[in-house]
Amino acid sequence: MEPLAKESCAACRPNSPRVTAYEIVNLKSQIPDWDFIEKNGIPQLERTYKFPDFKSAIAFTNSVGEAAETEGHHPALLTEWGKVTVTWWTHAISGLHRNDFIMAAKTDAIANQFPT
Ligand SMILES: C[C@H](O)[C@H](O)[C@H]1CNC2=NC(N)=NC(=O)C2=N1
Repeated sequence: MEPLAKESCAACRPNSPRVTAYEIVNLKSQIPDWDFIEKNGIPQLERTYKFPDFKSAIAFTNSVGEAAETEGHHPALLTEWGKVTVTWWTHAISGLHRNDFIMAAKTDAIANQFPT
């Protein structure tokens, strides 16, 4: 199967499917370092990446932003000195879509290009 990070996001509409519990088991195995969280009743994927300084943290943030613009799917990003917290969910369905797992995998691939 094609790795998640190489997939592209599908256009998302309010009737787009949420991932099923069955799909989540397989998808999660490809993004083992992400946490499932819930904010305001909305399930989300979240991971905090560590960096040696602010400069690399903001550069990583901008790279994730560029990937988001390319795919038309956008994260919440919190940039701090030495760390960036990335949160993915699908606004259109107030939940998790396959797109969120694709973007989490892409975010991991971007992080691999930065010093830790
Ligand atoms: C019209 C536009 O593509 C939509 O509003 C997109 C933009 N980026 C998005 N990003 C995320 N994370 N969820 C969405 O539902 C979403 N919708």
